[in-house]
Amino acid sequence: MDAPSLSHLPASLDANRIHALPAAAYYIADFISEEEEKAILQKVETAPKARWRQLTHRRLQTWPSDLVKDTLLDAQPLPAWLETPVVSRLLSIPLSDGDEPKTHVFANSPHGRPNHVLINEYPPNTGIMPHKDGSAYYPVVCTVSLGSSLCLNLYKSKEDGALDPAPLWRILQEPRSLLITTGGIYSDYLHGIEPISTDVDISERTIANWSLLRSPSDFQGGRNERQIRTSLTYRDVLRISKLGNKLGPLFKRT
Ligand SMILES: O=C(O)CCC(=O)C(=O)O
Ligand SMILES: [Fe+2]
Repeated sequence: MDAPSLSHLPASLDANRIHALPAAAYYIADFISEEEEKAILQKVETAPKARWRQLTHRRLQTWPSDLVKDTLLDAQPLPAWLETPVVSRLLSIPLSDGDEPKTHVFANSPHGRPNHVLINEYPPNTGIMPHKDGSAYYPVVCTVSLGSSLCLNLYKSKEDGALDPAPLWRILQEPRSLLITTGGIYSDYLHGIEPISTDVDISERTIANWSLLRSPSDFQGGRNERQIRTSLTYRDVLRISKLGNKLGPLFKRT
């Protein structure tokens, strides 16, 4: 099942760097295949109902469990369908071509790999307020997009701390793509998704990752009509507590 999409993987992340952004962000349009996308969506949709947390407009799942005080309470592994193909493939891409020994994007994180996945579902007209991801995680965020395209915006706070409402950059995320943001983008900027049904004014001039898109011709009218977009956000939670295992079944989620 790995073979078809592997041929689209770049030789290194550096080859797919989004140069319009500060160090460093990467975009791989065809990170997973259509079959893999379908299989993951099927698992998301058939997860036990109790897995979903319903917010006002958006719903989400956390795997293997919620964080408590920025800590992962039990160090259960991710389920197989979130581990393969995404994590294995992610760790197989070297950061730079010439590096010996080869290092991947989580090589210096505490656990050497992502241990937590947040699944967000965005029907048209839903988004996520501009925010920073905070100190619970190692500053590498890997987002796999499923189902539909939308724009992620990056914002800067003004001198007085208020949010500058005009995004500094827009990243277009196509279904089956992988977006990796690290470093300064994680710590110095906010990210958010506008609660709209159509992304407009899409062009080479306004989209930071334009040259890395799979199908820029899909957006020739400058518009993207959204459908349901589901995202998988992979991160390494810095703190893991063994306590969760000792507390017994009450705190366990199935
Ligand atoms: O869905 C996305 O692409 C962004 C999600 C996000 O920012 C988050 O979960 O912290
Ligand atoms: Fe976030």
